This record gives sequence, C-alpha cells and structure tokens, in this order.
Amino acid sequence: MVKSNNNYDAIVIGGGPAGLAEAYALKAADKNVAVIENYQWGGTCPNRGCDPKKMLLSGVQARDRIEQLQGKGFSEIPWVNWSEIETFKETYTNKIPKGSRDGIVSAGITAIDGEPKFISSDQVEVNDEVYQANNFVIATGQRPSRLNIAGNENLLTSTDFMNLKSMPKKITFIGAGYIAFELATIASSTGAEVHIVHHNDRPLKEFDKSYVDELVEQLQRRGIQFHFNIDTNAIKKSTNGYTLKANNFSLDSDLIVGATGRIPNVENLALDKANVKFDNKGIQTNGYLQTTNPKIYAIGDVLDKVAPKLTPVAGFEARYVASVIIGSQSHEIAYPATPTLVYGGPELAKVGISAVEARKNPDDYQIVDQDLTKWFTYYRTGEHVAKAKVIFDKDRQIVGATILSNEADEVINYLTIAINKKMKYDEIENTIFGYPTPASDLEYLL
Ligand SMILES: Cc1cc2nc3c(=O)[nH]c(=O)nc-3n(C[C@H](O)[C@H](O)[C@H](O)COP(=O)(O)OP(=O)(O)OC[C@H]3O[C@@H](n4cnc5c(N)ncnc54)[C@H](O)[C@@H]3O)c2cc1C
Ligand SMILES: NC(=O)c1ccc[n+]([C@@H]2O[C@H](COP(=O)([O-])OP(=O)(O)OC[C@H]3O[C@@H](n4cnc5c(N)ncnc54)[C@H](O)[C@@H]3O)[C@@H](O)[C@H]2O)c1
Repeated sequence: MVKSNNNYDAIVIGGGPAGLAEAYALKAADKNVAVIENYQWGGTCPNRGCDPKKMLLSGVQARDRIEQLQGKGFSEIPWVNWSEIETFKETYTNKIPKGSRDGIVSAGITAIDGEPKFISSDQVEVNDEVYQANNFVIATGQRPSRLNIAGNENLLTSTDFMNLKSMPKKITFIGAGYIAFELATIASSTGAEVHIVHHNDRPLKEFDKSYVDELVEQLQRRGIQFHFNIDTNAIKKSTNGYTLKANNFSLDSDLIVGATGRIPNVENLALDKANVKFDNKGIQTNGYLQTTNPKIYAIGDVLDKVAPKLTPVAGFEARYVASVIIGSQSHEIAYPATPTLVYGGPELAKVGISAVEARKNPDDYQIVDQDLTKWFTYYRTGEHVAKAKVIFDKDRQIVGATILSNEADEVINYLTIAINKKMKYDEIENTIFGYPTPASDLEYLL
C-alpha cells in the first residue's frame, strides 16, 4: 500500500552530480520530486573523485611551479606534506554529504536515505516503505572495479588512496588510465617511490599516442617507474607490505592501488522487477535516455554510453532528461564536443576529432602539430614541455585538438567553445584577448 504522501511526479535514484542536477531541474519545472541515496550525498565527484583529487593536485601544481624555476629565483624543491594536504582536502569533503542533502531539502525536494529496490514498474521499496512515481531516473553511478586475481582484497581503491592518513615510502598503481596517472603524480610529489604496472604498452589509449608517450616521459622525469606488458596475476601480503606477482615479474610495495576501471552500480536495485535491462557496461537506453521501461530513464556514469563518463556530461544528461519528462524536448540527445582531461603536470587534454581520424581524410582536414615549449607563456614559467595538435577543416574551422601543457585545461576549454560555436579561425584571430595569456596565443595555433 502506497501512503498518499509517497507519490511523486519523479523519483531520482542516486544523489550524485547526475541525480542532484536531475532533481533540481525537475523541481524548477514545478515537479514533485524525491531523491534516494544509499551512501554519501553529493556522489563520487565531490566526495571521492574530481574535487578531492584536484585539491590534492594543488600541491603538485605549487611544487611544479617552484621546480620549474630552479636557478631562476628558487633553489630548493619542497615535497608536498601529505598529511597536511590530505587534512586540507577533508575541510572540503567533510561538508559535502550534509551540504548536498540540505541543498535539495531547502529547495523543496524530498531526500530519502536508504537502499531502494523496485517492486514493480512504477514502485520502489525503501526502509519498508513503498514509493510510487510517474517517472524514475536512475543515476547510481559507478564504483571501482576489482581485478579478478588472487589476493585482490589487498588492493586499495582510488577512494582509499585519497583518504590515506600517511603516504607510504613505496606505492604501486595497477592500470594506466586517468586515475593511475593522476594519483601517481600526486603520490610522487610527496616523495614516495611510485610505480605504474600496466597489462599492455598503450596507456591512456583514448589519447594521441605521441602525446601520451611525451606525458609518460614527463612522469618518468618525476621518478615514476612504468612497467608495461605485465599481466598481474596475484597480490600477496608480505612482512612489510604487499607483493605484486606476474609471470617472471614481482614487485614489492608498501601499498598497491587497483586503478583498472569502474563498473556501474546496477545490481542492488532489483531492476528486473521494473523490466530495466543492463549489463556490465551499464543500463541500456534509447536516444532519449529511456530504459527498456519507457517510464524509467538513466543518466550519468551508470549509463551504457559512448559519451565519456564525466561530471559535466552527467549534468548535461540530467537537464536533457528533465526536458524530455516535462515535454519540452522531442529530439534525441545530441552531445556537444566534450573535452576530456588527464590532470597532473603537464595536463593532457583532448576535444573533438583526433589526428588519427583526421589522417583518414587528408583532403578534408589539416593537422597542425606545434611544440610550444619556447613560447612566452610556457618559457616564463619554465615548463618542461608544451605541445598542441590542432585539427582544422577545409573552412579553417577548428574541429579537434590535443594539448599537453600545464595550461591544457584552460586552452582546451577555449577550443571547445570554438568547436561548438563553429568559429572560423579568422574569428579567433580577430578576437582581442588579454595579453600575454594562453588565450592570446590562440591566434598562433594555425
Ligand atoms: C578518482 C576519480 C576522479 C575523477 N575525476 C574527474 C574529473 O576530474 N572530472 C570529471 O568530469 N569527472 C571525474 N571523475 C568522474 C566523475 O566523478 C563522475 O563522472 C561523476 O561523479 C558521475 O556522476 P553520477 O551522478 O553519474 O555518479 P556518482 O557521482 O557516482 O553518483 C551516484 C550516486 O548514487 C549513489 N548510489 C549508488 N547505488 C545506489 C543505490 N542502489 N541506491 C541509491 N543510491 C545509490 C551513490 O552513492 C552516489 O552518491 C572522477 C572519478 C573518480 C573516481
Ligand atoms: N580527469 C578525469 O576526467 C578523470 C579522472 C579520473 C577518473 N575519471 C573517470 O573515471 C573513469 C575510471 O578511471 P580509471 O582510470 O579507473 O579507468 P580507465 O578506464 O581510464 O583506465 C583503466 C586502465 O586500466 C587498464 N587495465 C584494465 N585491466 C587491467 C589489468 N588487468 N592490469 C593492468 N591494467 C589494466 C586499462 O587498460 C586502462 O588503461 C574514467 O574512465 C573516467 O570516466 C575521469
């Protein structure tokens, strides 16, 4: 039996960036909305993902600035004090769950804490109460995957790493994706000996290979040691730490972090009761982000999708689904060009079409690959490497780019605007930017 006040226009499952953006967007359209969260309000990004990671990276950035100016005003390179910066990070993260929950409640959205399970196509049960809605939006995100090997219980996750109370002398990351590169850079800035063990020789495989090779060299310069083509088959507890085992390879460390990808949170929702199909890549949807049950939508990282699993993409999908639910949208979702970034020092960023794609149609595209290291912007701060590979179409419109530098985050965002606004190169050239800045360099990219 559903209590009368347990009836909603929409119930959102998951209180992360996707779910909260969904709830706010529906509430703004006067819908009666509830959100159910089973762990930390705010979700992965502010509690154990993007934001705490970027706070820890503040230490890397400060240290790098000084390291790059050795003999040019500075003569010592400080290590980042891990316990201090980790405590600083907590001053931010500790406030997130309550702040996120209070935020929706004060906007008039119902916040429900608990473990929801579908009991029919339009009802869920949470804490022995039944809730009913015209529409559900599933936004339960992902969690770290665990390698299926002996001793995998000895592996730390990215969350465990960011919450360490002290940084060990020697730490190893398995996997060479976003998380391993970023967290390894953070660990090495504290003076730890850092290793990355990867099962093939193509780290960050979605990025331009020549720029990834350059980034690997920069991480090696920091002292990070890469071990490629190593298929880890066991983690053993040793007297003082852990041993990573592979055929003809063994590596002792104080701690080992598994960073081999993330898997969708789909198992505990009894989705079969609501006729919602999913697999290990996530929940399947049509072009309107409707699941196999047309009254139930899925957004954010839990989606099985081609678009990158990132916070701003989750927000974009949330606003899109809100517009579908309120009836102001009749088109399938169309994602704009979306930048993706590996943070650290230098940062590696990309947007739009890649050089590999452009090379397949040489008559349609021009690839301009430039070493910017000696450009004033980078010379001034003593950057070790700065590069830009920009793809133009026949109309001199920017259609893609890969950037490697400490300013790549800023530059890629400018180029994203240029791509999505279909700006011709001349329009960029004729824009007056503040000088000297990465923006005022844009006119030299062709
Ligand atoms: C270490 C790390 C660094 C990252 N860095 C970046 C970055 O720099 N930039 C970027 O754009 N993205 C980054 N990401 C990715 C980003 O965090 C995600 O894309 C984003 O959080 C997705 O939002 P979401 O709401 O879909 O999922 P989540 O943020 O995972 O939120 C899902 C919510 O649902 C809840 N939930 C799960 N199961 C249930 C259930 N059964 N019932 C109720 N609630 C449930 C979870 O507790 C969580 O609160 C990073 C991720 C990690 C792990
Ligand atoms: N800056 C950012 O935007 C950012 C940062 C961190 C995470 N994220 C998000 O989180 C997701 C997960 O990050 P991630 O780094 O865990 O995943 P990932 O998919 O980026 O990388 C996982 C890596 O592990 C490797 N791998 C898989 N199995 C392995 C094995 N058996 N042994 C060794 N290596 C193995 C893969 O080849 C890959 O290189 C990202 O895809 C992204 O959506 C984004």
